[in-house]
Amino acid sequence: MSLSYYLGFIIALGVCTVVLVFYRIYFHPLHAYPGPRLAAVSYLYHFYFDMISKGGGEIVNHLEELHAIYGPVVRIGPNELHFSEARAYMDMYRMGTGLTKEPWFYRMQCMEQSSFGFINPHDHKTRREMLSPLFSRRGILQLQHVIRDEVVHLVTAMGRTPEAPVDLHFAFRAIALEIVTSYFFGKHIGSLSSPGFRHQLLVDLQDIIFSFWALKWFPIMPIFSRLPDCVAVALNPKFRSNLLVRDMLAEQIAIFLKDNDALKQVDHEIIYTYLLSPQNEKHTRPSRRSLMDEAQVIVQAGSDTVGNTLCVGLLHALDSPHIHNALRAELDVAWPNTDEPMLLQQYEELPYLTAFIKESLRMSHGVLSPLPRIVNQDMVIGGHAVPAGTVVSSGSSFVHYDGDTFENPKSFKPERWMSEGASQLESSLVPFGRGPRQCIGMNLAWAELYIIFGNLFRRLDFELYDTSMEDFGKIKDYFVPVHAGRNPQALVKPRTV
Ligand code: HEM
Repeated sequence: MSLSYYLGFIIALGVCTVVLVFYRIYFHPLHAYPGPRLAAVSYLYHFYFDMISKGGGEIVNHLEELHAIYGPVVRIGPNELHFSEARAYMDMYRMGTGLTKEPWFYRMQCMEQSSFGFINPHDHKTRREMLSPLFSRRGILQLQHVIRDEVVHLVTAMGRTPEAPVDLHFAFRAIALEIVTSYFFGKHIGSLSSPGFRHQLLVDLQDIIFSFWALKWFPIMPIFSRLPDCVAVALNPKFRSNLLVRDMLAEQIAIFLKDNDALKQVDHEIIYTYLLSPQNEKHTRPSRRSLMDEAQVIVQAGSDTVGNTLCVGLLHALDSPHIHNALRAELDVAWPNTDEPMLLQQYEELPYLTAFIKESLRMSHGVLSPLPRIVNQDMVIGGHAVPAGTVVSSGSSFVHYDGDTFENPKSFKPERWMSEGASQLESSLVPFGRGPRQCIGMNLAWAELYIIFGNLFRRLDFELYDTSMEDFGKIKDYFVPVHAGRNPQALVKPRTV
């Protein structure tokens, strides 16, 4: 082809780019919203803070700076707005708005046919109905012994070597992982008996989390998941243990699909009890692919979130002796004889432990990333008119650190949940999101936090080891919050009281 052809092509591309830039700045329906010009013009602005600035994971930290400059609503992409006020959060995520998940963001994980991944509200609602018995409070009360048994393993393993520090990051990811796999699948991964709780899957997951934004900006997962396993592992050895878990889940699904009676051999009801035998004529058996997607979502969604909340709560308690003492005092009275199991309903009656868990959830944020939704018809969000087709979001950390709601929002104060007027704070506690896409695992997470924290404070002595709150303070956004410093550690021994 001739040089003039290439030249013509480059000129045409240049003209189109100029027109697009001009349109996005002056004529786009969002043109009047404040924000950096570069963000209005190109998605590369967001890409830079996800992938490059300070090594990546910086968008939420940067959004704090943008809101300080531009106010409560900022245009953070050519077609995207972020809101910082709690009232805007409620407008977006409450029931009945008709807002749907933004497909590009949610498809990156390749778990499209799951409760988490379905975009279509009907498919999503059907799946949630099918899963709900196991996630309901009733289901959890019936199966609380499954959680309790795993927690006994954790406490024994943590107190076994008082002279060697325990890596709290791995210990708490291990317990959350084992509870999820035993509760939903009747299976164990074995992470509680791995030396130092450093099961290879957890070690790999801690590294793989940093690929999160790469999957969004370079959607390679669909190709990667079709490669033969040996090629995928050769490209990234960190995927090896992920693939082993996938195979374990796939093998179990294959057995149950072949023989429904095999379910009777599992000790208790698991997700396939409900997914493979729909209780309602409107529900149909999910495909093998959809069962796989659901299984993977449950394993992933249930481990890092709970593990992180446990780390944040325990570190704050150990950093503030009055909090630690108050928890112990309350538990010592409520649970004098630790040879007798304490029931979930008994933990739930403890006011200080309950307040402590709420504060741990507030300060750990759950999912840190603002969760993008598409506005399907013109609407008002936080007092601002937003046109149909816009992508909108608000991060939970903005609600949790709102100084108008929470006095001294960055200090860890369980007492705030027990003070007069505390009931008004409840609506601003949003670690599990809100509305139709609120976390389905919320009841289970609460049950885990009660039983695990209750056991840790009643049965173990802790001393922080080579860990400071500053180390732990800085967070990065990789969908879930990632603490930038070294993993926190503690010396742990059994309590003698
Ligand atoms: C402290 C613990 C937890 C926190 C803070 C948390 C937070 C969240 C949040 C914010 C969402 C909404 C995500 C979005 O809209 O993109 C979510 C969804 C979800 N979570 Fe959790 N989660 C926790 C524990 C769990 C557990 C234990 C499970 C159990 C397996 C679980 C399973 C799920 C599932 C399946 C979804 C998708 C729900 C849907 O879209 O209908 N989560 N979680």
